[in-house]
Amino acid sequence: MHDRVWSCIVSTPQTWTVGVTGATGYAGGEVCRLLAGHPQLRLAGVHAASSAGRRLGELQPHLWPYADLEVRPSGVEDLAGYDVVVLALPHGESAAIAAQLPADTLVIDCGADHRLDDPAAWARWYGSEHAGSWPYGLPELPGQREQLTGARRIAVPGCYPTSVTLAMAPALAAGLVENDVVVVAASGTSGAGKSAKTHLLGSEVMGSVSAYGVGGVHRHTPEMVQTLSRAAGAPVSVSFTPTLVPMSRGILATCSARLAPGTDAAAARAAYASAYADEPFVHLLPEGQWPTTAQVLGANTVAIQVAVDPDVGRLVVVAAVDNLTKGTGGAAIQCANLALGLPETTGLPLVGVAP
Ligand SMILES: NC(=O)C1=CN([C@@H]2O[C@H](COP(=O)(O)OP(=O)(O)OC[C@H]3O[C@@H](n4cnc5c(N)ncnc54)[C@H](OP(=O)(O)O)[C@@H]3O)[C@@H](O)[C@H]2O)C=CC1
Ligand SMILES: CC(=O)N[C@@H](CCC(=O)OP(=O)(O)O)C(=O)O
Repeated sequence: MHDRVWSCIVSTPQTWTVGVTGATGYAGGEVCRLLAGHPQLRLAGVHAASSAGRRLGELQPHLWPYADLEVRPSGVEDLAGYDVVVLALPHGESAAIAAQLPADTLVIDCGADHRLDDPAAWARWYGSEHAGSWPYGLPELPGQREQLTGARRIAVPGCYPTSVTLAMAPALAAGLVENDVVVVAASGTSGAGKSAKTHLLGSEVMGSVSAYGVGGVHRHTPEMVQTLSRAAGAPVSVSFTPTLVPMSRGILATCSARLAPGTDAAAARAAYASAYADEPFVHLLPEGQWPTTAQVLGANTVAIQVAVDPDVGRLVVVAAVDNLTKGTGGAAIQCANLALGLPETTGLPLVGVAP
């Protein structure tokens, strides 16, 4: 009998129940997709707002293992009882719900509500009262993994800030560039969410690339300023221009900054190789290869390449992420793994589906 009990204890890994609210949307749907392959996190309930009462299979047909789950409302009483709650809601909707969940529930917010440290920055960019900041869910930032281990509240980064921070943090931390970063990033349309928007109609998007949020007005700018200033240990300014491209998933961020005196290509490459040597989800590509969004599709990875342009004295870094995977849903699972003491890569795809 003792043997049987013991073998049960050693062979049955612990599991945690997860409730996902916003499961009918793109980010929440990606969390559910990844949970389907996770050995220790079990999707136990799905929640939303206007979709409540319907079956998940009607709204997210690709999530067939969960097709029969009924979508439930997102009140605090509906979300009680899970070990982990993932909030994948429009920004401004998470904070009130999160504030009422038990302190020992692991709450992971894919929205923006708890990302910014500075209440004034929040008020300026989001126009509402700051709900307070939570540990920022980008474990690859120096010192951040320790903050996430065992945490019970985690703010998942925005999709653009993930790509840009991972692209520029090593150069800024090593003092290879001046603290003034220029970014032009291309995003697929899923970054804008599932609800229909005029500028996302097929006829508007197909066969055309367009800029938007030009002139320092995109709300991801303060988030990039926060992460990159932290990496540099000094204020960093960011000029950010997002563009919309006719594809569903993916972000390709092209970032550049003026070289600090003495920085050459070898020093730049060495800094990135050293920064990411032990990072399972960051792939510094072999010299001569450039990131594509296809190679990270569906994977919780970022592909990075770095070059020095000696004629203009600038460092150029290109990074590709899948906005729904490493850009949100995968990052949410990566953070949950850390918070729960699981190996960080558990249940997460490391290989994309290119072409
Ligand atoms: N799309 C992306 O690439 C990324 C998204 N994020 C963040 O993830 C969050 C969700 O984005 P995304 O999935 O794109 O958006 P979607 O529009 O695709 O989905 C929104 C979801 O939230 C639900 N919802 C809306 N209002 C409420 C409410 N008041 N209470 C409960 N549920 C509500 C919707 O349910 P219903 O079906 O009932 O309307 C739907 O499930 C946002 O904060 C976004 O910023 C972060 C990084 C990347
Ligand atoms: C293409 C597109 O519209 N992208 C969105 C990205 C928003 C996002 O997903 O980020 P949050 O998590 O901060 O909402 C945008 O530019 O607003």
